[in-house]
Amino acid sequence: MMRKKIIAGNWKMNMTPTAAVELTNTLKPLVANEEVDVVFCVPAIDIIPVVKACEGTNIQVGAENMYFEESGAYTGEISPEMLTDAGVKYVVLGHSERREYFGETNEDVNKKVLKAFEHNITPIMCCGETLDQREQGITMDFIRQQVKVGFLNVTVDQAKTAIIAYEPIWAIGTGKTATADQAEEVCKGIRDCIAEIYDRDTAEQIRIQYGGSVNGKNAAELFAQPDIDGGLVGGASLKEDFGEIVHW
Ligand SMILES: O=C(CO)COP(=O)(O)O
Repeated sequence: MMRKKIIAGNWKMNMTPTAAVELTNTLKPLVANEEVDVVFCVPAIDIIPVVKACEGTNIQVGAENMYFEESGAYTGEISPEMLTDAGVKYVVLGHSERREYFGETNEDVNKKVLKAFEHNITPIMCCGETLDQREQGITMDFIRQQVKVGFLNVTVDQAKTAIIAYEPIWAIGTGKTATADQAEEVCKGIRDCIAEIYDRDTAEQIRIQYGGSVNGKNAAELFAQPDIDGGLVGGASLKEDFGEIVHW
């Protein structure tokens, strides 16, 4: 099964709308590669100007979060329809920073995943263990729980189009990348988990990214692994380095 690679930048809480357009214009020529899916996941306030700046390019725009209700009295939240109306195609859900600082649970993530599918937004569902969990030998147990709860009631056809990002927490923003073997082992474990929930065909279609200190130098080795279908990139997505990653 040849899965198209998907390279997504996660800008996190960086870039004013003005800076976002400048960065997009700088990166546009550097990320032109029709052989992969290129996504910029940007802060909510940057979505509209970045979508406009990406017109006529291969870049698709994603959000970094989304609420699971349609509309109403949820001060400060962003609805799925707001995102689709603005031109969003992907949404990062359950990032470890949202789990850690904003108390998102696997159940919240599941509600968001279901709601994203309902609105034809492709979820990039994040999972990943802490250093403690890795040292205790419970990495795969923890991640299987995140994936199983995150995908509750997701249909088989929806699951085939989903993206899962494996991001070991100890590798995020630390410059400490998982080795290609470590990353492959968990991404394969996630694929096997999807095969258990659904079937082998679905597992072969779903795309699984690695995230955590990906840069222009280590991307090639990571993306050469059979179960790694691209990357979710933080720091390096804010620089010209992102162009190198897209052309690993
Ligand atoms: O959290 C990440 C992407 O979502 C990874 O961040 P870094 O690439 O900065 O380690």
